[in-house]
Amino acid sequence: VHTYRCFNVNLAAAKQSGIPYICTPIYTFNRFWLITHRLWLPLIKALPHSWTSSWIDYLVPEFLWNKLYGPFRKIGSDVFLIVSPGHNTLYVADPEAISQITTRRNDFPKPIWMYGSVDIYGKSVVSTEGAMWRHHRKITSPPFTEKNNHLVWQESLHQAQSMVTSMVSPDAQTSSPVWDVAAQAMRLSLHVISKAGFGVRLPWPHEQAETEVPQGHTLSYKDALSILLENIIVVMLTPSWLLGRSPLQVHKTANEAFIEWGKYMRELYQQKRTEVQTGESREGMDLMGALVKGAGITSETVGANGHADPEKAASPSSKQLLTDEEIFGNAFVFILAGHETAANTIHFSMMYLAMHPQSQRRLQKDLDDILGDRPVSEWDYDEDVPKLFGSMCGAVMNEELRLIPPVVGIPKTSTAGRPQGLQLGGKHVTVPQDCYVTLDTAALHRNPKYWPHTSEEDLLDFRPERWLVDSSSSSSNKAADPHAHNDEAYTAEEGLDFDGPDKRPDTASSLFRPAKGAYIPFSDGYRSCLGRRFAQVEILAVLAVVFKTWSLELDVGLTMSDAELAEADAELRREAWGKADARARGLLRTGMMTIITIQMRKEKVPMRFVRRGSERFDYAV
Ligand code: HEM
Repeated sequence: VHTYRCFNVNLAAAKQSGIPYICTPIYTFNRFWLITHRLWLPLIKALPHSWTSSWIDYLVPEFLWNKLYGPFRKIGSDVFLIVSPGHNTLYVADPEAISQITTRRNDFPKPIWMYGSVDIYGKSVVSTEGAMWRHHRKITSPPFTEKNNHLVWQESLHQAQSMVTSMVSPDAQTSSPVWDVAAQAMRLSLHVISKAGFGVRLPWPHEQAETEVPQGHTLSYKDALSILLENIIVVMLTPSWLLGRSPLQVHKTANEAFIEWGKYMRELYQQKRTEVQTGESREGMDLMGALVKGAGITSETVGANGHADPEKAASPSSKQLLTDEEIFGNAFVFILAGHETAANTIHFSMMYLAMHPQSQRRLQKDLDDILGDRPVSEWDYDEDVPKLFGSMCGAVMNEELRLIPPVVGIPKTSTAGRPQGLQLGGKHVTVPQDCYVTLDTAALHRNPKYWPHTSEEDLLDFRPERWLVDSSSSSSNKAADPHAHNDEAYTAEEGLDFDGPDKRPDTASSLFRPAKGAYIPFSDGYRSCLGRRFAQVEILAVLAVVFKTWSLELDVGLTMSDAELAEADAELRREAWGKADARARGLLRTGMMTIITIQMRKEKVPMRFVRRGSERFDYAV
C-alpha cells in the first residue's frame, strides 16, 4: 500500500510538471535492486513484452551507457522524467536545461549522501554542499593555477616516457601485445598526481631498486596507495568497525592499506605543518601544504597531542578552518578524482587511435609540426601546450571525452518542498520537489542537434576531425592560435574565482566550440571540476610523448600469429584487423561498467606499439 501510494504521489507530480515521463514499477538505483537486479530481470523479461516494453530497459543500472541518446529520441524530448515508487528522476540531455541547473547551485544541489562513501578519511570539497562546500572550495582552489600546471606538464612528460619504456624497449621496432594499457595509464596518472600534488615521486617497476619500507610502516607508500586504490570499493562499502575486525583476507588487506596510507598522509601533514609554522615555503603545487595553510593552521589551533584540535578548530575565535580529518579527506579525493578520470581518457584515446589509423597519422603530423625534432626535454609549456590544445591533439582529447565522459551521469537534486521551474525553448516546466536529476553526459554528447555529424553512425563514432573547424589546417594556423597568448580559455587564473564558476571554456577557440551546456565532461558551473586544466595538460603531454615516436595498432593475435601475419596477403591481413576492430567496438558497447568512473571491465583490448614508419595496418576506416 505504501509503495502504491508513493508511486501515485510521484505520478501526480510528474503529470503537473509539463515534462514527458515514463513509469517504472521499481526505482533502479534502490540499493536492494542494484545488488539483486540480475536475479529478477530474467523473471520480468518472461512477462508478456507488451506489459514491460516501455520501462524494462530503464531497470538496468547501466542504461545510461547502454541506451545513450536512444530514450530521448524515442520520447521526443531532451528532458524526461522516470516515475517510480521510490523516486522521480529527471534525465537531461538539453544544454539550456543543463546551463540553468549547473548555475542555480542552491536550487539544484548535489545529493551529497551519494558521496558519503568517498569520505573514508573525512569530508571534502567533493562531498559537501552549501556553506561547507564554499569553505572547502576556497581552501582547495589556490594550488590549481597556471603556474602549477607547468609542474603537471613536466611530470606528465617524465611519467609518459617511463610508461612507454615499461611497455616497449626504446630500441625495438615493435612491442609484444600489451594487454594492460588501462592499468599502465592508471599507474601513470597516479604517479603524476602523487608527484605534482604531493611531492612524492613513485617509481615504475623497471626503475625500482629494492622497495624500502620505512620504520613504523608495514607497507611502502607506493604499495599502500596502490593496494588502497585497488580495494577502494571494499573500503568504501564496508563499515569501518567491520573493516578492522573482519577475519576475511580481503578486508585485512584493504584495512592495512587504508591505515598505512593514512599514516603516510599524517606524516606529510606533520611535516607541512612544521614548515608552515616555521615560515618555510615550497615551490610547486604542494596540495598538502596548501591545505595546511588554507586551513589556517597555527600554533594556536594545535591541541596538546600535537594534532589539530577539533574543538578549537570549531570555535568561532579559532583560526583552524579545516579539521585534520577534512585535510586528509581532501588529500584523498584529489588522488581519487585526479587519477582514474585522466587515466581513462588516456587509455581510451590510445585505443580509439589504434582503431583509427588515419586519425593517428593526422595527429602525428600535427605533433611533428608543433614539436619538430626537439627532444622531450626541450618541449616547453608556454610555447607548446596552447598549440597542442588547439591542434589534433586537443581534438583527440575532446572527442574521447565526448564519447566516454568518465562520469556518465552527473547527479543533482531538487530539494524536498521546493519544486523548481525551468525555461525550455520558451516553455516553462516544473521539476518536482525532491526529484533526482541526472545530467546524462553520454546522451548529451550524442545529441544530434548540437554536434557536427555526417550521419547517425558518425555521431556515435570516434572522429576527432569533427573538432577541426578549418579542416584544411589543424596545426599550420597555430601560430595564430589565441591560446598561445591571451585567449580567455587559457589565460592564467582568469575565471578561477573560488566561489564563482570557472568560466573558461572547455575547448580551444581554434576548435569547434559546442553550444553552452552541450559539452560537460568536467561538469559545468559552480561545481565543475577543479582539476580540469591539470587533467588536460596531463593528457596532452602523454598523447604527445607516445605518438611523437610510436604508432599504436590493434593486436590481431587472437586471429593470427605473427608468423601467419608475415605470410598473409593484404586481404587476410585486413580481415584479421577487421576482427580485432570489431571486437574492440563490441567491448566498447557491451563491456563497460561504472563503479567510480566508467571503464572497460569485461575484457581487454590488446595493442602494440610500432615505431613510426613501420606500421603494419594503415587502413582508412
Ligand atoms: C579527464 C579528467 C577529469 C574529468 C573528466 C573530471 C570530471 C569531473 C566531474 C564530472 C566533476 C563533477 C562531479 C560531480 O558533480 O559529481 C568533477 C569534480 C571534481 N574534480 Fe574532476 N575530472 C577530471 C580530473 C580531475 C583532476 C586531475 C582533479 C584533481 C587533481 C580533479 C578534481 C576534482 C574535484 C576536487 C572535483 C570536485 C569539485 C567541487 O565539487 O567543487 N578532477 N570532475
